[in-house]
Amino acid sequence: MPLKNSSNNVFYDEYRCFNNNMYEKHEYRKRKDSDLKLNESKKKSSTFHSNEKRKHRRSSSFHTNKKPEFDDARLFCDDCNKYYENICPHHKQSYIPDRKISKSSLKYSNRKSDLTCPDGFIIKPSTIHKAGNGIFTTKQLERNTFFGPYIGIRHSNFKSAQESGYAWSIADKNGKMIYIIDGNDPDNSNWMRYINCPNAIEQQNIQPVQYDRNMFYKTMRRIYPGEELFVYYGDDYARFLDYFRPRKLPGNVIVEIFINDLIALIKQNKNLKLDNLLCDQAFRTAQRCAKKKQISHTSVTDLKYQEKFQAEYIFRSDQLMDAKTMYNLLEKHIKTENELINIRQLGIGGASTSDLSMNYYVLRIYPVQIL
Ligand SMILES: C[S@@+](CC[C@H](N)C(=O)[O-])C[C@H]1O[C@@H](n2cnc3c(N)ncnc32)[C@H](O)[C@@H]1O
Repeated sequence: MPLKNSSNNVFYDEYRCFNNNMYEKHEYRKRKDSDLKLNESKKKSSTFHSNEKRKHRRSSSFHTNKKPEFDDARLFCDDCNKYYENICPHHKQSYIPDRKISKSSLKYSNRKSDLTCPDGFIIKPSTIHKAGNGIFTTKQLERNTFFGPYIGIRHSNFKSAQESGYAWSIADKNGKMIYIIDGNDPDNSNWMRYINCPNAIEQQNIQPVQYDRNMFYKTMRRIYPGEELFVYYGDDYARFLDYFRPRKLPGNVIVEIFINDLIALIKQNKNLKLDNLLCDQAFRTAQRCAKKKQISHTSVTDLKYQEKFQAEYIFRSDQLMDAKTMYNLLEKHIKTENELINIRQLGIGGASTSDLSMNYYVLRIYPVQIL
């Protein structure tokens, strides 16, 4: 089982928001004592890992985080588009800590992970066929509700983490893995180990947030009672789940786009700026990345299921490139079956990019009709 790789850097924005409509405006509200204080709660909630000494106070983010300014010692507010030392003082955010394990609760279950499940959540069989258990809400959660940290054994055995299916990778600001948090053992993990990966983009409702070298989850939208929680595990797992299989598009055209090829190609091209190019957040829409002034790719998982529009990549160039140049640059990297795919439109991005001074390019790939 692939290692969960939060291909997202939560701090970067909001990453995985494939759907901007999800975002609701929250009124300004002063932070109450009950609001999120991750730094404090995290220390308490990880106590049953006595062997896990927190060596690093300063954090970084998870995985392939190329953003130099990325620093997981702070929290990113996607409404303000900036970092704060703790939760955002301007937008409503809240935090649900793990349930404390009491001696009396041990008679109901000997699985420590299960006992940490807070009020408002239950563990029961997932809606995903053969996925085992999942976590469901029993009460409404507002957007920007945090929980965590994800508890597990810390190690750096990549292979065993890959096989685990319950492991998150924690990385420094350069994307280098620091350690793995592996929740495979139900006695050395918490309830968050039961949260499954969505089978479709639309199902994702929480996102991982690396903060102070721990992994937290944050709701991406309001979640209603009875919904199952889903967090995107990362591209590797998506590949495992077959997200990246060639997709049937309208007109029976099959297209397979390899984002790594595209990235490699862009890297080779001197005209293209590479700083902050990659976000590795497969669920983040290009539009949203542009809004946050974060250059990003969108991957095959971002396919928009509209009749014509099939995939979108966004990147930045120092020089204005004409469509033909861009076409030539990218052409080889659109793998097709029977050469049925063509790039029909290439242009400078739409509304979300027009307010930016940099040159953002949006590549849109459309299927062509079968002849
Ligand atoms: C972090 S655990 C999630 C909890 C797990 N369902 C359980 O009952 O312990 C990850 C494992 O759940 C299963 N899983 C998660 N998402 C899945 C999905 N979309 N499809 C199939 N299995 C999934 C896989 O077995 C995976 O290794």
